[in-house]
This record gives sequence, structure tokens and C-alpha cells, in this order.
Amino acid sequence: MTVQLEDVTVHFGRTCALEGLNLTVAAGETVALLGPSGSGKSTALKAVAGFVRPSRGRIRIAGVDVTDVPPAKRGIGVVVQQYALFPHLRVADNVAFGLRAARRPKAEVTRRVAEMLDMVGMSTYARRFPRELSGGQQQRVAIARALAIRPPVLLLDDPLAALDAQLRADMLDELQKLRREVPDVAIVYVTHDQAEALALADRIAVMRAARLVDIAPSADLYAAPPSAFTASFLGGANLLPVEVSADEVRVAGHPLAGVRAKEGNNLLCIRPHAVRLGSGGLPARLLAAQWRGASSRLTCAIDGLPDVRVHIDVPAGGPLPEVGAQVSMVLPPEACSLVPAGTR
Ligand SMILES: Nc1ncnc2c1ncn2[C@@H]1O[C@H](COP(=O)(O)OP(=O)(O)OP(=O)(O)O)[C@@H](O)[C@H]1O
Repeated sequence: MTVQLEDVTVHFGRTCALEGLNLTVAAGETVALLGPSGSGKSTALKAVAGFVRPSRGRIRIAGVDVTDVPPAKRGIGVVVQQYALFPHLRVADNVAFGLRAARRPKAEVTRRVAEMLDMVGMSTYARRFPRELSGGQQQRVAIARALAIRPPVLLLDDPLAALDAQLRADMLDELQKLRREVPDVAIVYVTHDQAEALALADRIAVMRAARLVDIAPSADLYAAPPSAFTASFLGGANLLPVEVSADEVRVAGHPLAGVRAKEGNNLLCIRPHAVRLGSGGLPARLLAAQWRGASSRLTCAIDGLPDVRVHIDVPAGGPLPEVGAQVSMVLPPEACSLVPAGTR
């Protein structure tokens, strides 16, 4: 079932937390709301859940206007950052909660709870209390609880934020699996972590300062970001000032063969892993090199652009130039895109 936000605006006193958000999430689709802290992601999610009232705009679920419907009557599954399980209820009773509130028959509740616990791999923990579980286990139970009522819409508010890195990676695998098991659910996934957004979302909505900046299928947004903000927030792109004439793009005076000029777009966007050191490139100096295990992150400055830092990720193992050495930096044209300046 589709979720639609139309011009949704939320104020907290004099703070505008969300400004005119238009967003549609289709049944079976996962849309990640990605953005820095305070950009309005959680507020958007709370507006859909019914926890905050928009000062303007409408919210529809399956075409029905729910803007004035209380949260419990929207039939939405919600998982928040801090597990929020009922501490006095055992795992099975936490999962059963929504079903019992909806007065489902006892046999159905028992069956559904078993199905849900099985789906999140928590069947053997049914009799435990939340305090007897790890953070990741609690979050799995929270997801089972949210999905038990078969909601058409699942809202996940930074559900992995409280977990350590290893557990986060494991849970990310599980969330991918879960998506396949509930193919008709519309999922809104709030995160400040670009890796989570890329791993899970069909489309990513990038937010900044209460507004939606860009929205597109994840791969498109990564490959050809429409704005400098999205380029750097999603995937940490290098942004180099370029001179653009009718048929040529130049960096520090050097023409870049194969990069097509776009009027008004005078920042060149290229990912750190796409830049290469090789002959015939732009003259630059290596300023720093950090070994990161599987790769090294090099920081360079192009001659003539002393204030711009260019990051290059090179696979570990190969020889590296000395810090301070003159290098030649190759920007493969197929990895370059141009974005407008002033959208950083
Ligand atoms: N209950 C509230 N009362 C007053 N201001 C609020 C309230 N909730 C959020 N805000 C403000 O609204 C803005 C957006 O907050 P929101 O929580 O939506 O951001 P976010 O992008 O989800 O951030 P984070 O990633 O840190 O959770 C912020 O400036 C925040 O301080």
C-alpha cells in the first residue's frame, strides 16, 4: 500500500523541522531518508506514524487521508532507535501485544508470534525478558513486534544506531532478508548512515535543513548525484572547481578529455576510488597517506588548486609514492559528473 506525504510541514514552536515534504513510497518499496542530524528525517517519520501533527499538508495511506487519524488507528509498524520493548513483558508477549490489542483470536496470536519470532531468528528466546537480551536481539524482537500486525507500512527510525559495528553489519544482512519476506510492505527507513541507505533502499531521499534535497534510485544518486550536497553526503565524493566553456571542461587550466560540459555546472564530482595515479594526468602533490587495511586513503592537492583536497582510495598492497612527492592524477571521464556549485 502506498504512503503519500503531500507538502507536509511540521513546526515545533518557532523551529521549522520539516518544510513542504512531498514523498510517495509504493507498496514493496523501501525509501531511505538520509541526512545529517537535525535535517528533519525523524520528524517526517513521526508525521507518518501520527506522533506529530503537521502544521500543513496531508498524509495518505492507500489513498486514505490519515492526517487526523490517531497513531494506533493507522495500522503502521514502527521501530525506533532505542528498542522500546515493554520491559515487564516476555519476548513472546511483546510480539503478541498489537495482536491482542486488536483482539485477534488466541490461536492466531500464538501462531503469528511463533512465525514472527522464527522470521527474526528469536524463537528460542520467547520466554526471556528484554533485559535478558543483547541490543541486537532486542531490536529483532522490536521488528517482530512491529510486523506481527501485518502492517502495510513499516517505519524504521535509525534502528541500528545503538548497535556496535559488527552487530550493525549482521543486522543489515537480516534487514535485507526481512525485506524479501514482506514483499508488499512500504518501508520508510530513517538513517544518517549512507552505507545502510545504499544497502537497503530502492530509493534514497537526501534531506538537509528540514527539506528534501534530492530523491532518486540509490544507484543513480550514487553514480550521478544531482547536487554537491548529495555528492559529498552520499559516498564522500571529491568536488573540484572546473572552468566550463561551450565544449570543454578544464581543471586548473588542464582540459579533461571526454567530460561533457553542462552549462552552470562547475563542480566536478568524482569518487575517491575512481581517481587513479598514472601517467599523463593532472600534476599534483601527495600530502598524506593513511593505510586503512584493504585500501589506502591518499590526500593530494592539484597544482594550481592548493586549497582543494582530493582523496584517492587505492587498493592496499601496491607501491605508494612518498608523502610530499609529485604525482600525476588521472580522472577517468566515465567516472566524472558535473554538479552545480552553490549546492554544497
Ligand atoms: N519535540 C521537539 N521539540 C522541538 N524541536 C524539535 C523536536 N523534535 C525535533 N525538533 C527539531 O526539529 C529539527 C529536526 O529534528 P529531527 O529529529 O527530525 O532530525 P533528524 O534528521 O531525525 O536528526 P537525528 O539524525 O539527529 O535524529 C531539529 O532542529 C530538532 O532540534
